[in-house]
Formats: sequence, C-alpha cells, structure tokens
Amino acid sequence: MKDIQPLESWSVVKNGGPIAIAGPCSAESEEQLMETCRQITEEIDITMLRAGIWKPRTRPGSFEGIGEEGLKWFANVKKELNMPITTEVANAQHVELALKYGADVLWIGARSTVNPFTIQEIADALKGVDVPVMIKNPINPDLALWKGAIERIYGAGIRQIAGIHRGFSSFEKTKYRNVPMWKLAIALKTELPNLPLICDPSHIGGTRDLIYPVSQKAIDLDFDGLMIETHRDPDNAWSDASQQVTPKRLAEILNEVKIRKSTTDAEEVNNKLDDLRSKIDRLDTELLDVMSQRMSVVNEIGDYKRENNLTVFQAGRWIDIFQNRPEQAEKLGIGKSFMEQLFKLIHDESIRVQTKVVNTEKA
Ligand SMILES: O=C(O)C(=O)C[C@]1(C(=O)O)C=C[C@@H](O)C=C1
Repeated sequence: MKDIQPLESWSVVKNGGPIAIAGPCSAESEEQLMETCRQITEEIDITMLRAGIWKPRTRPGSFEGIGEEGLKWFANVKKELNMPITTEVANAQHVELALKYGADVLWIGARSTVNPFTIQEIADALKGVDVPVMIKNPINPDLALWKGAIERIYGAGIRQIAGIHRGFSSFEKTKYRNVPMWKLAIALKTELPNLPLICDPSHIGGTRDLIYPVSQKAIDLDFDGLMIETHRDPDNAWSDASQQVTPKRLAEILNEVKIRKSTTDAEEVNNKLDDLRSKIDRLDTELLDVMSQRMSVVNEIGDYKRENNLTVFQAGRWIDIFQNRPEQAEKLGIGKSFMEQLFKLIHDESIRVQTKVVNTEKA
C-alpha cells in the first residue's frame, strides 16, 4: 500500500498539516449544527467540519442520530460556510447518502472497523468512487484488524486513506474513556509509514480537560491532524456531552498545542542530530555486545544444568534479579518499569535458549 497518498494530496487540505477537524458529535437540529459550525469557523481556521448523522451507541434507548434529514442540514452548512464536511458511515446506504449530500470525506467508526463484513460492504459501495476515507482503530487493540480494514478500503481503489486513532476499550477503569495505547499507533505507522494518522482526543480523553494534553501528545508523536468534537452548548449535547468543547475552547486548544515538525532543513540542527545519533549507534553496538556475552553465559549455565540435572527456571535467582536490576536502574535515572519489562524479556529468552540446551544431547 505504498501508494496511499499524503494528506496534502486531498483537495480539502489547503495549508498542509497538521490538519484540524471539528464539529458536533451529532447533528441534533439544523440550528444547532449551523450555529456550532458557524461559531467554529469564526473562532479558528480549521480544515473540515464533522458531524455524526448515524450514531452507533453502546446501549439501546440512547439518541442514535438524526439520519438523512441531518445530511440536508450539513449540505446547507457546507454551502453557507464554504467548508468541506465529513461524516461517519457504517453501511452501504450511509455511503450512498453521504455522497449524495456532498460529504467531502467519509470516516468509518471503531465499531465498524471490528467487523470485516461491515468494512467489506462499505468497500464494495466505494468501488469506483473517488473520496478520501478515514478509518478509526477497532475498539479492541488489534492492529491486524485495523490494517485489514485499511486493506479492504484500499482494495476498493481508494488511495486517499487516513487512520484515526481514538483509543481502545478497556475493562479496567482508567482516567481515559478509551486508553490511548500509543504503541499501537506507532506500530501502524511503522508498518505503513505513508499512512496519514489523525488523533481523536475526544474519544480517547472522554472529558474536556484531557483534550489538550492528548492533542499535544499526538502532535509530539508526529500525528498529521486532530479531530475534536465541538458543540455550541456541550453540557446539553444529545451525545458525548462530557467530552465536547465549545468553539471558543477548541480555538484555545488548537492555539495552545505546540506544533512540531518531523524534520528540519537547518543544517546546524541536522549536524548536531547526526553527531548524537552516531553516539547512539556506538552505544547500541556496545549494548548488543554485552547482550551477546550474557547469552553465552546463559548457554554455558544451560550445559551445566543439563550435566547436573537442574531445572532451567530458577525462581529464587530470577526473583533476585527481577527486584535488584530495576532498583539499580532507578539509581541511574532509568525508569523502573522499563527495566522490569526489559529483564522479563531477557529472562524469557534465557528460558527459551536453555530449554533447548538441556534437551539437546551433547555430541
Ligand atoms: O541463574 C541461572 O540459573 C540462569 O540460568 C540465568 C538466568 C538469567 O537469565 O539470568 C536464567 C534462568 C533462570 O530462571 C534464572 C536466571
């Protein structure tokens, strides 16, 4: 999927990244939608307006979206404010209607991404259509499922695709509504470096006070844009009231977020970075050398254990190491839990290697 195109190629993206997408969680009334969008455009220059027309809700009885009527209102907003619009689609009929009323970009929600049948239905409806599609991560932290959805939309011929990171459901209570697990977004970017990634701090945070820090974190991680739910009267929103911000607060957040570039043309900065990276290269070589020496000793101990009929796993020794190394690390200013994880990995590898050694007869 190397020909997935950058955001700059989307006709709706005028000034390059990072882009901002904002608008209400749901279209509630023509007046609410128009007023919210008008206030947003008066407060700040954004790339695109969003509004939910069909809302997949966790439990029945909640407001499930206004439906086709809302698309007529949204089309009026687009015309009146001269702004591109985007909405969520969850089946073939949504695709058809959203395009009929002039949606410039479509997005697929987290609850749809989990279901390959749904994604395939949407992909089939998109065949031969030229419209950018943004695909939210599935609600569960499954990278293959997210990638699979991207592949299906790509298979329909769409090349303007972006991922939207909206966090992952968790059984445990956390300060987030959906835990960010940034490493999954990083893994996706590692596998598909040319895929634009947009962050949805509203669904990650779930509360207004988390929108700014989550947005800044996303920009620090080189995300290409932010999608922030915005309502003229968030407290009285029909859906997701606690995570929507006012247009005024949206502008404050976007102005506060410090934009960082992924690269620079400044020669001096690049030279200094090159120097420091050379140091890292040398240190990594030393690390690998030390690791290789440690594995040799582990092998030697393995031989010894075979000869003397001793178990591979030595709980007492391992508990000692597991307590001691992170403490040592902490004194050196290295994170304790990082070292715990690292030594768990090292120990797992020792067990794997020694299991093989003790079960192989010496020639
Ligand atoms: O001390 C041992 O017996 C080892 O084999 C070394 C080692 C380690 O990697 O440090 C590996 C396996 C044991 O469970 C404990 C420690």
